Amino acid sequence: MQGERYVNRCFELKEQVKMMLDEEVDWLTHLQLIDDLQRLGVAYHFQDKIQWILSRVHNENHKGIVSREKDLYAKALEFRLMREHGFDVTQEVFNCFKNERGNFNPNLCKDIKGMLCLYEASYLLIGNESTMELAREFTSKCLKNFLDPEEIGEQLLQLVQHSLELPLHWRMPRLEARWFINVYEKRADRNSTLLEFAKLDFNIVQATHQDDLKYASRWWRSTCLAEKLNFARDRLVENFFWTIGVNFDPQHGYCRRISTKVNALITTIDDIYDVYGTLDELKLFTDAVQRWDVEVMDQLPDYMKICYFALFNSSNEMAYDVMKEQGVHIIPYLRKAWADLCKAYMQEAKWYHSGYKPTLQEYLENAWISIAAPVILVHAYFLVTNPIKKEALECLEDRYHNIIRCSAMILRLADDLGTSSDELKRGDVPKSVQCYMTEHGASEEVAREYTRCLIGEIWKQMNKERAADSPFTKTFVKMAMNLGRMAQCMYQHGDGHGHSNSHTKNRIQSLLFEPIG
Ligand SMILES: CC1(C)[C@@H]2CC[C@@]1(C)[C@@H](OP(=O)([O-])OP(=O)([O-])[O-])C2
Ligand SMILES: [Mg+2]
Ligand SMILES: [Mg+2]
Ligand SMILES: [Mg+2]
Ligand SMILES: [Mg+2]
Ligand SMILES: [Mg+2]
Repeated sequence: MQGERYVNRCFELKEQVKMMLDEEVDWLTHLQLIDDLQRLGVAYHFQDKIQWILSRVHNENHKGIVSREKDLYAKALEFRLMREHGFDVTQEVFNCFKNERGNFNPNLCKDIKGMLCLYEASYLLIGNESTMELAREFTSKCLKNFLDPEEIGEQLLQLVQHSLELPLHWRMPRLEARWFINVYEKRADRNSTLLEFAKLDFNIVQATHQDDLKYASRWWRSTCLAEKLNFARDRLVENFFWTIGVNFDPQHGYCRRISTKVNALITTIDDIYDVYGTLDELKLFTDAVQRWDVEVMDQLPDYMKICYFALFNSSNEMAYDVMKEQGVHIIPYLRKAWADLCKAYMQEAKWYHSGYKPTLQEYLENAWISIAAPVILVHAYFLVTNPIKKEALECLEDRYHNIIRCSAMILRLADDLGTSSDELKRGDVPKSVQCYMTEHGASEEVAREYTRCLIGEIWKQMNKERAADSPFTKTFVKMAMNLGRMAQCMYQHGDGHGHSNSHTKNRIQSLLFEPIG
């Protein structure tokens, strides 16, 4: 009864929020409401209406956002929301805030709200946009000078510190929602209907996530892989947590359940190559995955047999579901993804055992595959897409689409920043940080700073890929970007997956097990 009462109340509140979106208000008020809905984690209920409002604002202001000439906050908010939703808007809209030397007017620094909004907008840049680069530099410097609550107030200071730690565009959406609900609750201009709706929806969605986790946990226990391969990481909850970062939408529970299986298998197989298998055994496993045939299991050592069988069965089961639903045969795509992954693992194992130190370029050309993002995203595509499009399948046939490569590179670089110190101590192939150090004779800190800058560069390419035409659905493209965000979340404070540090534990606790009061 309790659950039903909550669901009914949530439905009532959703209707009231829908009416708020239907009100005829000033376009800036509409954009602020859309931004609040997104940050509160409830925008997924109103996607079509949000798109319609933004397209109307965009058409009215298509002359380069001419209205509100000098309102930096309004222009930066519109710029960010338009880019987030795929509308064309140029960096030139900010020219009116620059002086004759082409720099942003220093007196803008006093407008902290506008500065913060421009800072967030600057992370939507798509490649060589000098004004957006300048904006990021200018606003970062300015905001760091105003970290005094006396001057800007506690609430704005909290928002500024949060953004300087990690910009909104790079944050894991579900975690951002949990944090922002608390911030919104303290806002003087908060809308009580919206606040109640956000809290109730968060708790209802959390309950669906718990069902997904129960399903995945039951599967993981039934495989007995944790016992039989006890050298491998046993991280079912963390493997599930990754799927919340990629897509928390309650309608995609099936995707989270199967993606958790995929993550658990990747984690186990990664440890077979990184921690346990001899080179000869790894060669056998690599060939067996390439052959994709239960008959080849006889050649494998026992510990590999059970893992290979689990991989084979769960992949075929997923492919069966897609065949049943859509009549599409996806085994060739799953098999290719797993075979590419194991080949990349094999390359790393050969480098490690021979003591060869690859250049950074050589390493990354292999490591964006070995981080398993293509496996994760190829599965995710089939788990959320119906109908599956022929053009998309062609993208998965020989080389992977750039949006997958960008997501994979961000995951790889963030993972190396978080895990390579322990991996090197335990014995593993040199990772991006170490490759840079060897190649350039650089210190670890310089190499880490370079790696962080590289993540920023890849985000520009990813923003560009997202804006370009693609054979994939918006949902899938968002998931590819979210995988990069989830990586930066998981490794923000070290190895959140391998060691499940207190940050990860607290985040999992707040997202999966603690309802909002
Ligand atoms: C889900 C993953 C991102 C994928 C499997 C477990 C991970 C957390 C990571 O594990 P790691 O050992 O750091 O990978 P690698 O560095 O050996 O490629 C690779
Ligand atoms: Mg274990
Ligand atoms: Mg590893
Ligand atoms: Mg590895
Ligand atoms: Mg390895
Ligand atoms: Mg690693």
